[in-house]
Amino acid sequence: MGAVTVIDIPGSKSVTARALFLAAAAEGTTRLLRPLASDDTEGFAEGLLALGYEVERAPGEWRVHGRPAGPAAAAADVYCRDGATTARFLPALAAAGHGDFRFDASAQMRRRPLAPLTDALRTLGADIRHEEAEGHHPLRIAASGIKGGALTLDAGQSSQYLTALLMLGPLTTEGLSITVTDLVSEPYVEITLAMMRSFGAVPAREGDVFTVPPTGYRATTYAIEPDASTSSYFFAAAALTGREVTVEGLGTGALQGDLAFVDVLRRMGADVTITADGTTVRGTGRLSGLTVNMRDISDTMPTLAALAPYADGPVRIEDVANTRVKECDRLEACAENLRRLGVAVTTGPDWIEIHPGTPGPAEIITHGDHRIVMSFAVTGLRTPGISFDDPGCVRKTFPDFHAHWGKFTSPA
Ligand SMILES: O=C(O)C1=C[C@@H](OP(=O)(O)O)[C@@H](O)[C@H](O)C1
Ligand SMILES: C=C(OP(=O)(O)O)C(=O)O
Repeated sequence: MGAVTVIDIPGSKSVTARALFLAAAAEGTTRLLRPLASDDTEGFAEGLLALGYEVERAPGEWRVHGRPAGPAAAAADVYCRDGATTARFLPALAAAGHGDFRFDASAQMRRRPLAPLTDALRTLGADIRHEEAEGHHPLRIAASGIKGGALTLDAGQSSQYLTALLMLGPLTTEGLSITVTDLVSEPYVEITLAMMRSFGAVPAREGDVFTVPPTGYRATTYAIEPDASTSSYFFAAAALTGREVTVEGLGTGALQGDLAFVDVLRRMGADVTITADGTTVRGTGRLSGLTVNMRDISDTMPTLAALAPYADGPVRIEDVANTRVKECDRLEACAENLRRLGVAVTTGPDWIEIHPGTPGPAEIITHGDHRIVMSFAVTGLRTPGISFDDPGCVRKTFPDFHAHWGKFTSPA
């Protein structure tokens, strides 16, 4: 194959979720252009509606009428579905307001941790009660505003705890100072800081200390860039098949750290060009094994794991312990499925090593994880007979994935 393809990737989940939070908290009406419409982000928007915010959703443009004083509802029951951005960011927004708010989530999301965030909110004076397991959904907040102050946070399991607290900072009466003792997925925090600035806040970072003055937020018009994690499947496909794939609108000015996945593909042998307008990956026929630390970009760990059997040497992915507390235990899910395909794999507490092999047909056990489906779709480009026990779980971030993938993979 030598075809050149320009892919229209839907908007970033992470940017859409943050934009919804910031717009809801801002003075004025915000226009969000090209938001992601998927289960996670629709769930976030519906969480805001449940809290009494006004959100209008038309294709390609969402409008949010901000309420600096917090939720309009005096009481609300918010269902966060599978989305950790919803389940971790919205309680922080609600805590800054006044009312009785209950949050719950799917069985998958109920299993995922939350304690460092709810403990931090309690340190700031929030009245939070976990209804079942401590540090997990469901939970209740009797909100009466947040004064602010200093706290210490361990974000070694999830950067989303820090993002939630940073976005809360401008809504407090005295501001926040957060000292971080550990941090994963650090580029996501950079997205948060950049977007807070776009909405008029002035967060600052000095080493491990983040300070956020109580400025509030201002509404704006915000264009959402294409999702870099979603793009990884198409970039990996290019590297594997020798095609050339361009994602427009995801270039040198992109906010998302996951775009660095193309650097991994470059190290493996692909040609990569990043310009101000977009990113292009071209497969060269070479796919080398490598050892790579994916702590900063671990949503793309399954993409690499699913591509890895076709490399000419072992692929070892390190420092990805927190992929065990995502939609499923992704380290084990990748290992399990690669073994089902007949590929040799070993794992440790925070690493996975995949050996070159010839995958055979198998049903992939998705564990309801969208990234397991989209990643092993890449493996399926060379291996016929790969199917999924729950192909529909892609709805979390890319409901039309299968239609797009079908068009992308069928010869023009
Ligand atoms: O803040 C965000 O939007 C996200 C942060 C990352 O989570 P962790 O910080 O839990 O690794 C990432 O995996 C997730 O898909 C989205
Ligand atoms: C981990 C993910 O999602 P979240 O943590 O936002 O639920 C993901 O999209 O891969």
